[in-house]
Amino acid sequence: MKIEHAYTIVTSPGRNFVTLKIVTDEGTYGIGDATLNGREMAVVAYLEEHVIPALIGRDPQRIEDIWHYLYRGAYWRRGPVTMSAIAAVDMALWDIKAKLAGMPLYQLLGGKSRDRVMVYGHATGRDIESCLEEVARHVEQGYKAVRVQAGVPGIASIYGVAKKEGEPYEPADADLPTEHVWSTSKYLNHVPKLFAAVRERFGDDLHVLHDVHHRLTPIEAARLGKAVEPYNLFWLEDCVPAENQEGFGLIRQHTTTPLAVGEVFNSLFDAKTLIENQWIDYIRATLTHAGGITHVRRIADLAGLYHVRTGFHGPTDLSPVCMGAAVHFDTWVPNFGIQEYMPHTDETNAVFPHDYRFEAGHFIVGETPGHGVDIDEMLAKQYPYKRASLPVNRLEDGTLWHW
Ligand SMILES: O=C(O)[C@H](O)[C@@H](O)[C@H](O)[C@H](O)CO
Ligand SMILES: [Mg+2]
Repeated sequence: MKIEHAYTIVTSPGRNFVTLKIVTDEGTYGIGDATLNGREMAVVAYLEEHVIPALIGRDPQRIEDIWHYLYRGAYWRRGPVTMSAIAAVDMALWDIKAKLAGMPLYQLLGGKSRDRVMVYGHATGRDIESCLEEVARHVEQGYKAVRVQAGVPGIASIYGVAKKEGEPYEPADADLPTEHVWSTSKYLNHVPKLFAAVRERFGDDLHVLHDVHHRLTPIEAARLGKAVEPYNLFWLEDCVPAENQEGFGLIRQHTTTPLAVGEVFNSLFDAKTLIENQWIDYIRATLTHAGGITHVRRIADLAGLYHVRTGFHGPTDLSPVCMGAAVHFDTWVPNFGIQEYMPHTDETNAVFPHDYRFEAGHFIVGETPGHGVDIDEMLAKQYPYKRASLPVNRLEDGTLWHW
């Protein structure tokens, strides 16, 4: 069996997605998600120019060999563009292998470790009250876990809060980056009040999460972790930029609030020190940005040695292809923690028909051979690409800060 052809499909049903389709000479095909929010066309160029030509004629069943051909063979290893391209190939090849085996992907990975996969939704609001209404809506929908992000008085636009009430939050909101203004002190003074209000209204059993989105220094993160300890968060996410993994050691000395990190990681080496020192509790690197199933499986196995659980990134800027493959992975992986779930729009779901389903706060994996997601290429053509950039962030004095 050989790879006969492969191509990228760029479609934008409300936001940009990049899908790689690999077709074998026997007609079986697989698809992978190659979406890198705000850098989509960089991954398309990498795939079209440097990856796809080298795939033609190869045996699609040799997933491990192809993975190393694209990783070690790249010479210029790692990085989000390279690893998203490799991930898309890997996801498509696992899709093919599972189809050839006539089984859903989770069976190929080792079978079910659980019957359902707990997810967390996003409750956001411009102020605490409107945020609590969103939390209530999620609880009514059956969510057992909710991420809570609210506006901060004195900060005009903040991460995680939709521009208009009730609209889904989409960060890539302009052709070129919009500029946000940030105040750590206003944020740190306000956020504990948000969680006090959540616990007051919803009690102790609801799993509550929060995303700091890389904006604090380690000592500020330690202060925040301590301040929210009474509210027993499920996790505090991305509290500091994680290039300097050692920074998390300082946070850990001061707080028992569980820490999650890694949605911007693209290889095991981004997380190795964090995991081996048990400086984090959840690793967020997901299939599309961290080299696919072949590599993320290794990250999860290392994490499992150190009591670290998975908590895959799952925003609307990863396509249902990534979500579908992630639900299979989540169903199998022994050290599963939680799965992020921002529901895609109806338009997106029509382009990417899939068999995973949401039920009472959990995902239920499908039984279709493969990862259970397809792409309607005719429909995809109706949504042309339109550049969209993630914002940048400045402090009140103009300093370019972390977004
Ligand atoms: O926790 C999350 O879901 C993430 O932080 C997202 O909101 C990112 O900002 C987005 O995926 C960037 O494209
Ligand atoms: Mg995040």
